[in-house]
Amino acid sequence: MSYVDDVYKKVAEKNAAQPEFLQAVKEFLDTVRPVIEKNEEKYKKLALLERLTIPERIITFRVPWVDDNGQVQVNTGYRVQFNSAIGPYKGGLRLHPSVYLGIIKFLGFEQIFKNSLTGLPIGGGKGGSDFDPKGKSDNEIMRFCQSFMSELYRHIGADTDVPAGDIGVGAREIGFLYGQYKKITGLYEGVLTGKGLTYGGSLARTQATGYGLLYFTEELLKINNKDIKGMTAVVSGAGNVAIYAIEKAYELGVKVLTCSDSTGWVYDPDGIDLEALKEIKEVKRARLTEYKNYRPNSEYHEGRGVWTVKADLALPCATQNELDLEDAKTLVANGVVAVCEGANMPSTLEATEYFKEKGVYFGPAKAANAGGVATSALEMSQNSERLSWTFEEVDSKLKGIMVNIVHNIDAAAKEYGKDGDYAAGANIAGFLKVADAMIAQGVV
Ligand SMILES: NC(=O)C1=CN([C@@H]2O[C@H](COP(=O)(O)OP(=O)(O)OC[C@H]3O[C@@H](n4cnc5c(N)ncnc54)[C@H](O)[C@@H]3O)[C@@H](O)[C@H]2O)C=CC1
Ligand SMILES: O=C(O)CCC(=O)C(=O)O
Repeated sequence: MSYVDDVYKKVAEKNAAQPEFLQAVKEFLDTVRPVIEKNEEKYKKLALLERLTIPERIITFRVPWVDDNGQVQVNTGYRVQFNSAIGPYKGGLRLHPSVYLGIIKFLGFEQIFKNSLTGLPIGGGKGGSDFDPKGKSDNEIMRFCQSFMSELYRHIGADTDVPAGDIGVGAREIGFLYGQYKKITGLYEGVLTGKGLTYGGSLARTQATGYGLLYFTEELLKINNKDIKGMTAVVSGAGNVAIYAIEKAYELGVKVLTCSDSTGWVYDPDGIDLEALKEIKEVKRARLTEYKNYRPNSEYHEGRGVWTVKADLALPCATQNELDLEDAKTLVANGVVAVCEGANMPSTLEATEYFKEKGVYFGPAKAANAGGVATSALEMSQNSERLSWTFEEVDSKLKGIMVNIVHNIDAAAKEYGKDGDYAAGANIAGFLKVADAMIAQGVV
């Protein structure tokens, strides 16, 4: 059995109850196979893949908090510090009832290579809790965040581990978490990113993941001699990533036809009304059922279905495994040109394979959505030098990073005989830098 297969077998045995983690590891190992095979003896002797697939540290903790009725509630908190070979652990916190260790491990594993692709000095980590923010009051959110940070604070720091937002964690939650960290430690430091602009946040971080996704998509099309201007897009999700992907799509001349949340989806033949969407989701924190009140011509459907709408571009921006083989077949039958992932691992392995087979340009999450964490690293730089850069400065750095990622993953794919396989290119380019750093640092 080859080294890669042997490692996967062991990982699968040890993590049988964590399907999302196994999916991420399988996708990674299958695509870096040519690199490993070139140096198999060396990597095997160093147990490099074994080390890479086991987190450096997993922290699990109790999060008790009191709800508005005086009832004590208890959740589980996690921080997976996966790999610090190229910098302090960096990655978001997810608050969603589906969170368990396997979700945080898959996200942390992906984050290692994503962060490497940004070209910035950040290692991979991720955290979160099975707390459900839906329907909670601001005070309940605050009490939860304070309790969560009362344990997490001892494991993080501006130069060790710097969490940020993810699903269910935005500016409000980062504010509460930061306040508690400061109260306990007395430190005013860049320990979190995605902070408010009045206390150390970076301009353009809110927009960064969505904008970055579109910069990436534009460049991916460009290197394949296609112009994004005038294209149509289907987008899933209606959160931070989806909203700012839609905003940048319009700026680049793309018409966006759909968006979705966890209960339903909207089709607007005239193009999604961004101001209405922002008001519903960012201000009212309401359901997409409200969208029809703003746009009587639109359709609202329960359940899932954005991938049934014909468009040139598909941009999944909601959650993992939201686009399966059937969806991929429908998109291809409808003539989709490119699929670029704003969410983490939104396409199943079968869907990804199908896109590759059919020659659809596929931008994998760890490359396409790296703009968020890249801008978080820019926030860390600004915090270190106690300065704030202008929106234009941050945005132009973000664009440069996304354009570079496209060229680097394209080159890596070509070098290993996988021309046009950007998923392979992303894993290979991300892996090489981390592997070199791990080897240089000895057996740790
Ligand atoms: N916020 C960031 O900077 C980054 C986020 N991501 C990824 O992007 C995705 C979205 O994250 P955010 O926009 O930050 O979160 P968010 O909490 O702002 O929004 C998530 C959106 O997805 C929808 N959603 C969640 N589960 C769903 C489901 N099962 N079906 C349909 N819609 C569903 C929610 O209703 C919500 O509108 C996640 O996969 C996250 O890991 C990736 C890179 C950076
Ligand atoms: O900005 C960050 O540090 C985290 C972003 C994130 O969680 C992600 O890239 O999935």
